[in-house]
Order: sequence, then C-alpha cells, then structure tokens
Amino acid sequence: MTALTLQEICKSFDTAEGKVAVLKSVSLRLEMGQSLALTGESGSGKSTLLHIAAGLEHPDSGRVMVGADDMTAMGDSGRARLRRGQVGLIFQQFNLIPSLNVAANLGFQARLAGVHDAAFVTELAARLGLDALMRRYPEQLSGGQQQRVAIGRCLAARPALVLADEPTGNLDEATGDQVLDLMLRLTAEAGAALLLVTHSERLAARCDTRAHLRAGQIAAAQ
Ligand SMILES: Nc1ncnc2c1ncn2[C@@H]1O[C@H](COP(=O)(O)OP(=O)(O)OP(=O)(O)O)[C@@H](O)[C@H]1O
Repeated sequence: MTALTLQEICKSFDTAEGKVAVLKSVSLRLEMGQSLALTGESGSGKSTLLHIAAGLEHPDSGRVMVGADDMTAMGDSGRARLRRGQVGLIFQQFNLIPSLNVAANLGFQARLAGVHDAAFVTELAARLGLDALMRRYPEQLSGGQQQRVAIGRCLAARPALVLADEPTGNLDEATGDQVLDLMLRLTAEAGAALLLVTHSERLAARCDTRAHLRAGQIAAAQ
C-alpha cells in the first residue's frame, strides 16, 4: 500500500527578487514499510516538499495523498486531523516540550492522537535506550538522547508515515549514525514509511530508495 503520493507538486514563493519557482511538478511515491531519502543542495526545496507532504504548507498546484486520503482536498481541520492520526514529524531541532519529562514527552503525541498505550511507550523507551532517563527533562539530556525521545514520541502515536527533516543534523557523526539506525529499524518494524530529508549522501545510502531535487525537479531516483 502507498503511504505517500505526491503528484505534480508546484510551489513558488514571492521574494524581494520576484517570484521564485521552487518546486516544478514534483512527483513521488512512497510505499508502506519503505524508506526514501530526499537529497538536494541547500535551497533546492527539500524542506518545502516535506512541509507540503505534512500539510503544513499548501502547494500552488498538484495533489498530496496520505494513504488513500487526498490532503489537498481537505480544509485546515481535516488536514490537522489527518496529520495527528497518520503522520509523524521529526525535525533537526528535536522540538521536545521543555516543561514535560521524558515519559510525558514520549506519550504526548499518542495522547493527542487518542492512541496512548503505556506498555508500547515503555517498550519504545527500552528500544531507544531511554528507560533510565524517563524522569529527566529535555534540558538534562544530550542532543542524541533528545532526538531519541523525539523519535519515540513520533512512533508512540503509530504513524503510517514518518517525515524527518535532517533529523541527525545537530548530532555528531557517530551519534547521528546510531540515531538514524534506530529510526530506520523502528519505523521499518512498525511497517511505517519514512521520508528522510538529508544533505548526506552517506545517510541517504542507508534508505531503500532515493530522490534528488535539482532545479525544482526530481533529478534522479533509484
Ligand atoms: N516562506 C518562504 N518565502 C520565500 N521563500 C522561501 C520560503 N520558504 C522557502 N523559501 C525559499 O525556497 C527555496 C527552498 O527552500 P527549502 O528550505 O525548501 O530548501 P532546502 O532544500 O530544504 O534547503 P536546506 O538544505 O538549506 O535546508 C529557498 O530558496 C528558500 O529561500
């Protein structure tokens, strides 16, 4: 089953220099259980495409399907509901809630989605090596630990589609590799699809398939 379908996505921005076409008819498909690395130079539109896939940004034209649901045909509240229920987001800046401890951060997304399962959170925490840190607050964690919490928080809500934007960009190479390993393994085990935005050819090579953005289009997909 297809987790994400992007059909002929176009997006321009108005800038001081005039209208800039960032995405010029970009199409992509991502199957359940598969990982896809989206690479491209800085400014090539990777984050814009990820935000459009998440329904956080509107394309000028084209269609975004999450599973069988046409996100582009929905209003804001429908999109928010679909995102809450089906889509997990992981960013470079971890985005944990500073006033909540690790245990509460881990359960946060699942509670919002109405699918909180304490046993599953405990299992994820163990898989992510977080079981000894459950009562700590984000500021008391290393970057790698914080990103493992963000991954756990995302997966605890059982998303069908995980969208990750440079998730290891703030981590040193060894820590980043460990975090990416966990993310790839746990999303695959969950049967979820993963779209990974990365600058790194090395990290991209770890994914099942790849797409490269150049001049607003997919230049190569393997
Ligand atoms: N809200 C906006 N208004 C105007 N221009 C924007 C806006 N958002 C993005 N852009 C422009 O769109 C282009 C693509 O940006 P985007 O952040 O998607 O690139 P990226 O490939 O993710 O870059 P990086 O690898 O540096 O994060 C850039 O030229 C950027 O300046």
